[in-house]
Amino acid sequence: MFVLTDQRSIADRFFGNLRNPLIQKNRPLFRANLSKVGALLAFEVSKKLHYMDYEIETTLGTAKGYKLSKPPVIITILRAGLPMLDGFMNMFDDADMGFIGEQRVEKDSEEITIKREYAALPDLTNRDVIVIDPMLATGKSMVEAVEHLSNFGSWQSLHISSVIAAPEGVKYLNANLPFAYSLYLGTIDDGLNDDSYIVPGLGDAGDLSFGPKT
Ligand SMILES: O=P(O)(O)OC[C@H]1O[C@H](OP(=O)(O)OP(=O)(O)O)[C@H](O)[C@@H]1O
Ligand SMILES: O=c1cc[nH]c(=O)[nH]1
Repeated sequence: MFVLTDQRSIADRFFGNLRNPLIQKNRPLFRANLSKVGALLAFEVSKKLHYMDYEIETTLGTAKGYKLSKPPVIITILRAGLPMLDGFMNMFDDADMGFIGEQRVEKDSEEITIKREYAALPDLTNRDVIVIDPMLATGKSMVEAVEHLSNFGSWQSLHISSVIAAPEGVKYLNANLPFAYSLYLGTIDDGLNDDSYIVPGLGDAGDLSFGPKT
């Protein structure tokens, strides 16, 4: 498991901005910070993909270059995944994309359940698949999404990335995903509150990015 904030870096500034309720009021800035952390996580995922070498003829000679053997497929969990996708797309600019809408159904004093509302997915056979969602809280949205993806072909490798994770979510993936995967997290917080929100977290990433929904 890779955790971006295990090492001090400029990423800490983006987390400070993401969590600050005053800065959160600036919606474009909130989305921009999710995008920046997304780009840094994409860079980490890129280190685990396969590359082939090739020759580049410069005006002065021949340089050895490396390129991805094949572009990955990025699957975004809607809706909060979209600003994070912006950062991933900036890095993997020739990736194929898939989208899956997972809605947490939050009822008082009941466990969270997940309702899938939308999916537009490519064939995943032999592909390097990266699933992104900024918040890994209970982990149920991610597990539901990956289970659905498994109907779309046998992938070559599976990478899961979130900006903020709860330890409960990480454990839930471990216990419930019957596939090999690697995990790339921005940071791991203390845990979940009674409403299954990440603490200290940042609040509702979807609402902060796009406004409240009914
Ligand atoms: O790990 P979990 O407990 O499943 O929670 C994480 C999910 O919650 C949020 O989505 P939400 O259902 O609020 O929808 P939204 O993105 O449309 O706001 C977030 O974007 C994740 O998809
Ligand atoms: O803390 C949380 C949990 C789920 N979804 C969010 O946006 N935030």
